Amino acid sequence: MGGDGGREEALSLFETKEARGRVAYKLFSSTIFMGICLIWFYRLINIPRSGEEGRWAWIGLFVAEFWFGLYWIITQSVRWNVVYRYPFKERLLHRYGDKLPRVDIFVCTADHIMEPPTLVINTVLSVMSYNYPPEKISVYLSDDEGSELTFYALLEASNFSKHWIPFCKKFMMEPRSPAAYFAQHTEPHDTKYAQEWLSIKKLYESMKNRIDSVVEMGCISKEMRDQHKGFLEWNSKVTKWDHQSIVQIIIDGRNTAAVDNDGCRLPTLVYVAREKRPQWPHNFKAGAMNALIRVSSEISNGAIILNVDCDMYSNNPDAIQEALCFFMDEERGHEISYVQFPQNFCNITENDVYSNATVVFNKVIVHKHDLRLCFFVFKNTKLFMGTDICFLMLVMKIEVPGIDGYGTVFYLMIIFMDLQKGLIYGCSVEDVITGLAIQCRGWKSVWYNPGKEAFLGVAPTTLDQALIQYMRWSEGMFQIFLSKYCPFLYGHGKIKLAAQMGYCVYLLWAPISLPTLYYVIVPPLCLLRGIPLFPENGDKKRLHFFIRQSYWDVTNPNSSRVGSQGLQNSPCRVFNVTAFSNFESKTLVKLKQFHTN
Ligand SMILES: O=c1ccn([C@@H]2O[C@H](COP(=O)(O)OP(=O)(O)O[C@H]3O[C@H](CO)[C@@H](O)[C@H](O)[C@H]3O)[C@@H](O)[C@H]2O)c(=O)[nH]1
Ligand SMILES: [Mn+2]
Repeated sequence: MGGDGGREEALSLFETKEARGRVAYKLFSSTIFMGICLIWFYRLINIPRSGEEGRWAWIGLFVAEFWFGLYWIITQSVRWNVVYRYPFKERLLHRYGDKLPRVDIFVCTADHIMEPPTLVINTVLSVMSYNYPPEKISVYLSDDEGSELTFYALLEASNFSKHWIPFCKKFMMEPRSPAAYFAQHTEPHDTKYAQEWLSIKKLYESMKNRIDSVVEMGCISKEMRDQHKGFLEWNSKVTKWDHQSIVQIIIDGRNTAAVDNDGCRLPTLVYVAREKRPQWPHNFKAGAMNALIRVSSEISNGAIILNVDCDMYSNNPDAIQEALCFFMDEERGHEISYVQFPQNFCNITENDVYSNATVVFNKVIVHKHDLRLCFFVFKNTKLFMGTDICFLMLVMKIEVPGIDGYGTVFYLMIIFMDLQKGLIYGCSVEDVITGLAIQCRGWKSVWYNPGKEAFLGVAPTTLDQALIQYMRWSEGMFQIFLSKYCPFLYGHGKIKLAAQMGYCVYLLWAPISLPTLYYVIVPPLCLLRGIPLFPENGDKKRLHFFIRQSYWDVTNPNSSRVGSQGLQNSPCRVFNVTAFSNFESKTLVKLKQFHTN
């Protein structure tokens, strides 16, 4: 290799590729834009005069179409220059091998009924067994309920991890959530492997049964309590809303005696229930995350943070390495503050009736601007700390080798001054607002959607769950649009106009429901009363063509790039009233014929 050393150094740790067919897409969308203008024009010049029937329905339709068209224009900001990222983890390992930074992994849970402890520990086990030096990983479970049941489950998981981690690494098996693994794989044929496989499976199942029965009982027996001093924290006064802070280091990775069954070091594992008092706002996940940032800085102080929800297990054991390629790239790494992976789900049904798969958002929209902050890997814990600047500088220099130390510290100081509070409170989508705030401070971010999904979560499976989920998201995002964080105001002069518009694709999700409702209610009523709202075939055929084309796109803002997949899976599927509008114009013709006969 010798002579190649210099060249190897010059190679970037990640590559950015432009999507193919961009020119074709631009041409295509220009024709759609013309179509939209024609629709607007058609509506405006054909408004029935005052006194004529259908005047208000017609004006309402113009407003609805105007709004659809505007929204379509906003979505173009994220479709014109789509790019894809490709990290090179082999280069990372070759270059940084034993100098990789420490990573703190935050897992959040809040309710042992909605998020059963077995689900939580499966996520914890999956992130404990990353292909990454275990002594450099620290996993923090934030339990906002402060439940001893979850604490008990975590103790069980820590014992099981001593078998599970070496098993995963020995046989290079995936995924590393035991529940997901055993659900996907049957007993192997190889006898030696099969033996180990069966014994691990038995261990897992007996652990799961123990946890499930404790959860069912709702309390911890005296014998179990006596096994760990941590249970002393739970006295009769501890409730979900009112308790002191509880921090228990279950595995201390700093201790060289903390090893698995193969004698390899174990990752640090910490249980955290932040203090909660009824009179203090707890700020939901953002509050939990900020508490974790403080706690972790005292224990492991990793340079990188990875955050997952407790129902999102890691599906790719190399995800940390891949994310690090972005942070540690010599040329651009210093300006990247977070890497975000898409939210994918493991329980999507064939028809995905609640549109959980968000294929278009993941595959197209967010690729353009690296927008949303959801499962993120922050560069440097100290971004959010309120103390100890010197310590902060020191940590950076040691922890992120290869990146220009001086420049990095300089960046951190600025961020430190600005974002003292950490994740931003007061909004149910704290990730979006915090991501925007970080970008507006000059940082870049990366949206990375690897071929193999990096994290898999649990999507809502019933209508009420789905409605609550979408309502919370759309409400939270619209709230941002109406607040001082509106990207057009807050981001003005700080991020590009296209990026501001890109955020609004999300933030204007809720209000688009109004024209949609109008569109599904008023035209059928007009249809019944024989009021024409759409041009007929015949002399206006050309215009009709444009209108139909454009309607298709206007009413499906997410589908044009990914075709039918988009139609099926778009989170904005509610806009899909195309079939309806085409149906209506044809039916109207028939209905009119019927009337005239
Ligand atoms: O008081 C709380 C409430 C929630 N959580 C945790 O926060 C996570 C997300 O909450 P959830 O109710 O599951 O919200 P979702 O809408 O499913 O979460 C999505 O949307 C959120 C807001 O955009 C993001 O923070 C999440 O990462 C993303 O998965 C879960 O792990 C919860 O346990 C807490 O820690 N404390
Ligand atoms: Mn969730």
